[in-house]
Amino acid sequence: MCCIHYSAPRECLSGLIKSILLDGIEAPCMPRKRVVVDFSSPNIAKEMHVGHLRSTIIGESICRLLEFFKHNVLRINHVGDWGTQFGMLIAHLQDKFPDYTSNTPSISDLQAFYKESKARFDSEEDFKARAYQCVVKLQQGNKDFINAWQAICDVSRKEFQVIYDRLGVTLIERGESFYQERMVTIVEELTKKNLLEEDDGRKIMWSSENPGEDRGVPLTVVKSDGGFTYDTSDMATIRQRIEEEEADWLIYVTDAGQALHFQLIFACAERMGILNRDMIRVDHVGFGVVLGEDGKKFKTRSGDTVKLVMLLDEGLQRSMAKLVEKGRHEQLTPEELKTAQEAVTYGCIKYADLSHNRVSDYVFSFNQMLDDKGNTAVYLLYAYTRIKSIARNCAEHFKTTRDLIASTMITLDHEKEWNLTKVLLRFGDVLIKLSKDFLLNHLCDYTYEIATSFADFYDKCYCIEKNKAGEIIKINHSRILLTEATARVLEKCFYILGLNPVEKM
Ligand SMILES: NC(=[NH2+])NCCC[C@H](N)C(=O)O
Repeated sequence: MCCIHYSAPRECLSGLIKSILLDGIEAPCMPRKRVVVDFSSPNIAKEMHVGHLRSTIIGESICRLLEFFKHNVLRINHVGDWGTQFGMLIAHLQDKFPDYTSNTPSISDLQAFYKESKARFDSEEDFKARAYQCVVKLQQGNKDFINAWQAICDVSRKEFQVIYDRLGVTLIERGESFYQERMVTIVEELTKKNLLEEDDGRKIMWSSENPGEDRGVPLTVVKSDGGFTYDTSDMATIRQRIEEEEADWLIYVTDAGQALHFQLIFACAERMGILNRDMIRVDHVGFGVVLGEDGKKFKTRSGDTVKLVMLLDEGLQRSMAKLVEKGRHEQLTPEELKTAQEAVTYGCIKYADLSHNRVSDYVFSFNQMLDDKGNTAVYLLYAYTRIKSIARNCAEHFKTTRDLIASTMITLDHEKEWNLTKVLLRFGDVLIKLSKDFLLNHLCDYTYEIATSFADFYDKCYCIEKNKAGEIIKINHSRILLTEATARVLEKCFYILGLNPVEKM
């Protein structure tokens, strides 16, 4: 279904529906690009919070979309694994787990460990001094300190991986530490090009040349203690991704609060001559804050940040309760029930996020996302199972083999058949728009429109006629094929949105 158009005459459209079934669905043709997508990117030893969850969900969908367009995508997890906080973490590790080189430290709660070391850093002078020495030794690449740092990163890494596995997200970890050498080079070159200015011991860079005009805020490239910053590492990511990864498209998925940071980074990278926006596309894909049902920043009752694992567990419990309420546990096998539970939980969390305009803040509400009416993942998952059950019902009478597809004339005489077809064939246009603005809520709306148009169609158009005994007496082959094509388009939408379709629920 490459490059189709839905304004074609009806006969043509029925041919296009057939081609969905015979050739599968492909994205519209587009020049192939090498894209680096930087998403998720939590910070080691700090909590991975709902903001990172948003970045993870949105980033994964963007990658799936771009891969569907056959772009060559590199998925990067730019974890915060470098910086002065590691000094105090290492110093604390040395005290609490002196045998860390031979035994993996059993830090069950890294956030608590972080808090402890921070408290010591703020109150014990000796400790503070030692923490500073640890940073220096770490940055010099001292083996012992690198080992300690690795041990700490490993604890976080395992925690992050649990979340990624549960959500079906894949990415490659390449944290800030990876850029250490490259940051040194960036600073050397900026110095050579005379682009750095001294400011109170810091080295800063402005994004525009003209000192006369209002230049906004500058980047801090080197701190007064000689250390690098978040700005320095992002200048290095731009260059590394363009020069070493040969990317021609860079995407950064973070909260909207970092929009200015990326504007400055892109402008400074152009000024430095490592980025040419006529050749390379750069996007900062920003998103709003996650709010609780009380409209305030999403927190637990006690005011702590919500642990993601606990959030996912709560989702599992609640969706199981819903399934049981509907009596599904009596109809499904234990495996089917578990598959449904996971599809509902993770599907709902992702869909609730994606179906809101990403730029706005959004209210996290299990009640709303687990509702089976309206534009929710549950509604869509049920719609899909219904469609699949139609095919299952007549499986003995009618097999959708290639021969049958080829020999069946798909008639689109009924208004509802026609309407559904037009919706299905809009898929390519929806994707093209998405590749420009990454507003995945439009894909959600579109998916919902497929489900509702299908419900309208199914309501008015018999696919199967049964006699009083419940035996099938007549099958409308054309409509079954249209049903099957609907399932295929829905599956693609689900895939991009990260929903796992289930046959029974
Ligand atoms: N290249 C980047 N700056 N990627 C995003 C990093 C996000 C950062 N670690 C945070 O928690 O906000």
